[in-house]
Amino acid sequence: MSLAETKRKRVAVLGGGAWGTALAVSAHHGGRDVRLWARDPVLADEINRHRTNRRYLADVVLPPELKAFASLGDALKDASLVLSVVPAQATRAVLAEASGDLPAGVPVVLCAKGIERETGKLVSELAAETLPNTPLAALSGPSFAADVARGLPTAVTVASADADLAQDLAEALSAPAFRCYSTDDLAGVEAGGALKNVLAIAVGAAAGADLGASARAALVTRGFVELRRLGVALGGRADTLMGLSGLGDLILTCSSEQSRNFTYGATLGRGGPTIGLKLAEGVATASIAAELAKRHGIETPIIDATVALLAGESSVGELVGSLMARPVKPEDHI
Ligand SMILES: NC(=O)C1=CN([C@@H]2O[C@H](COP(=O)(O)OP(=O)(O)OC[C@H]3O[C@@H](n4cnc5c(N)ncnc54)[C@H](O)[C@@H]3O)[C@@H](O)[C@H]2O)C=CC1
Ligand SMILES: O=C(CO)COP(=O)(O)O
Repeated sequence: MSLAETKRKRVAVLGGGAWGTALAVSAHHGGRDVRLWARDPVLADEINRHRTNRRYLADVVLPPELKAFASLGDALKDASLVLSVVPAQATRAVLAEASGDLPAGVPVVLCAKGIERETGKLVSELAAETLPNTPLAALSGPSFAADVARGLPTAVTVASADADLAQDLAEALSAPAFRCYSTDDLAGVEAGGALKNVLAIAVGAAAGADLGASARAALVTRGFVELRRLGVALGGRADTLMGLSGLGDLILTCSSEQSRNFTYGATLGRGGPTIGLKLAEGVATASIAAELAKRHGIETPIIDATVALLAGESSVGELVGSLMARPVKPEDHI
């Protein structure tokens, strides 16, 4: 058994949604003892008794060793590694609630993809305020929960400002079908994961409005320029944004109806109702991303158009008209 295997044996996963459940399954396959926190006791009971999570991850049979708890204290007992997997906008409150039960010095890996709407903070920034003495990391990259839970091959990045910790956590979280790379560019990894969701809504809207494959490719490419510029302004490195959590996740999320953000955009593009759709983190992140871009003096026409679409201020047709009418200029990627 390697050092990473013995050092990070007990993993607590906070969040019994699709991604929390999938990461719990993967960590189990990687040889960890996993305790999953689901705030809803009915869900915890369903996982324990029926080995299913029908609400969030239907059609996946969960391993019998995976134990779910409705109490945070029970889930965090003896944890040597914690994954925070609730939505970005709920992370501050959940970490505050967990703080009393978090064993000292145990790292928390932040797995949500978003920017806090009220403050403009990345998830690691809000977590540092809530848990000032806890080592923090983020996990992000192209990875659909259903794929990971089914054991399909997936690669992600684990980031921490402390490169040794990032490597240690990447080793601990890697599993036969789940390959984790490591980096010390925490802001870059988080910005890539948060911003691709907004762009996936835009590309989904183009698909829903039947604008054609060429329009989708143009939106992905020019959207990536916005992602990279804003990601760098938020403290990330341009090369990180070319990687799994950035370009890689943008490609995945903009090309598959498995993506909830893409589906949300496609529904808007068709003029359908979005009520009742699954969590689409880009909805909460879009306006604060546009606001941050403005503060940093960065032009983000596609993100701005997404904000206008989400607010119901303009139709897809009107927004495409404005994007196409922008002044002709050199193609500048940097
Ligand atoms: N589903 C996926 O394929 C992936 C999701 N992610 C990210 O993981 C995060 C979580 O997403 P999912 O698990 O897919 O969402 P989900 O909607 O399937 O589940 C969210 C979970 O968080 C819980 N929750 C919501 N608000 C809460 C609160 N205030 N307090 C406590 N628990 C709360 C819900 O009860 C549910 O168990 C998101 O930021 C998402 O972008 C990242 C990679 C892949
Ligand atoms: O982040 C994801 C894949 O990497 C999941 O995307 P959605 O949240 O759009 O489903």
